[in-house]
Amino acid sequence: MHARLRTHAESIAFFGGGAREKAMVDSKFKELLDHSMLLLKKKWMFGIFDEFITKQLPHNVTWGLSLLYAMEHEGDRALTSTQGQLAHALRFLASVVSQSFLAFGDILELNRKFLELTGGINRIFELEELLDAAQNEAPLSNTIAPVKKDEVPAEDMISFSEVDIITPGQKLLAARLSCDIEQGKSLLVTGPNGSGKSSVFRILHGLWPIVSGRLVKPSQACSEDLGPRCGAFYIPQQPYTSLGTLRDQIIYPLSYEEAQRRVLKKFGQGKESDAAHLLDTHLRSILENVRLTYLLEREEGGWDSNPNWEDILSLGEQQRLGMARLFFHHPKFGILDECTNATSVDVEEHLYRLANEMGITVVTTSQRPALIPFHSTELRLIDGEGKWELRSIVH
Ligand SMILES: Nc1ncnc2c1ncn2[C@@H]1O[C@H](COP(=O)(O)OP(=O)(O)OP(=O)(O)O)[C@@H](O)[C@H]1O
Repeated sequence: MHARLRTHAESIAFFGGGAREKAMVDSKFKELLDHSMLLLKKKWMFGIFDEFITKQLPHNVTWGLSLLYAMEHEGDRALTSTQGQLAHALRFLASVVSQSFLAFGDILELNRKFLELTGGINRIFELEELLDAAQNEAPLSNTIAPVKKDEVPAEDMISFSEVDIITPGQKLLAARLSCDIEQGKSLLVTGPNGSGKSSVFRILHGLWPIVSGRLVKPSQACSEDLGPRCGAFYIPQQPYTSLGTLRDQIIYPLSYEEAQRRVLKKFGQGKESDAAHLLDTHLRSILENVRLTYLLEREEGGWDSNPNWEDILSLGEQQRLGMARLFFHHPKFGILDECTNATSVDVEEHLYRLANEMGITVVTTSQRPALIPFHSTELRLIDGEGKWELRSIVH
């Protein structure tokens, strides 16, 4: 799970899935803790049993045998005393030898246990340090991030005003970028590979800091408390399927309960007991829209099927699932980073037409000319060294 999070860190950040991933990690951690407790209890029981078998039983058996031997030869006192002495000597020797071996084994075991303990303590210290650092740096928020002075919240527009797009390695990709995206006027971002198209989105999402200029953008939090539509929803270049059911894939980063509340709000006055049914009906219509309904029949368990989606879905299917997420969250702005480039052209056009019909203004990076008609303006990053140009798309 840890390796998975590291691999998909940027995609998760784009989806705003931090809180959801934290909840999943917490629940897995609790499972692990419960399992460890069970293991400890079993080990403890086994320890008692082992102690009895290896330490107490040999003594008792030796004692028992010696006693039986002594009782059998009760009549012959002279012989019994001789043999009793012999038995006593043997038992003593056996006891000394077995005790010596056990003690030696204990010393070796002690060293191994000590090494294990040291390693464990070190890791706990490292974990504590990292947790402290993470908590001090930035709260993993399912709350709304505080507004920075160069980032201004707005409901219905995105606006870059003289923003430098600079990588963490201090490479200037676009100098003093100025560009307004109003609702209903979609933007296509184009340019050669490495020119900085995704980086514009990283700055827009706040993954990279704004060094200069001013950025106006809508809220990107996807909490169900903020109403049925969020301001902006990002779909990264790298598709990301979370751990969980088919339903979880579409409602990500919301949890099942949050999604139910969202759907109740969206469709008005439903009873709480209807929420699950309402949600599944809504999700089915979305799945139909992205042409993935066959997954419900194909995967055993339907909505509750829980395979490793990354392994069983093709890239195009994962991308269509990403678009299903967009349609479920129904944002005002959909920020789409080449997230349909593995789907066929007709499906891609269908998805963009749907987004248009739903009133989602898209900001897209794409190399496909077929998508040009779905946009009003083109931002071209010319050389990845600072130059850019803006042009209107004439339909
Ligand atoms: N975390 C990072 N640190 C430093 N440089 C980075 C980082 N991420 C990307 N870059 C660099 O920034 C430049 C722009 O990258 P970006 O991903 O925005 O390109 P792009 O135009 O989206 O490319 P493509 O068309 O291949 O998707 C590239 O030269 C890339 O190597």
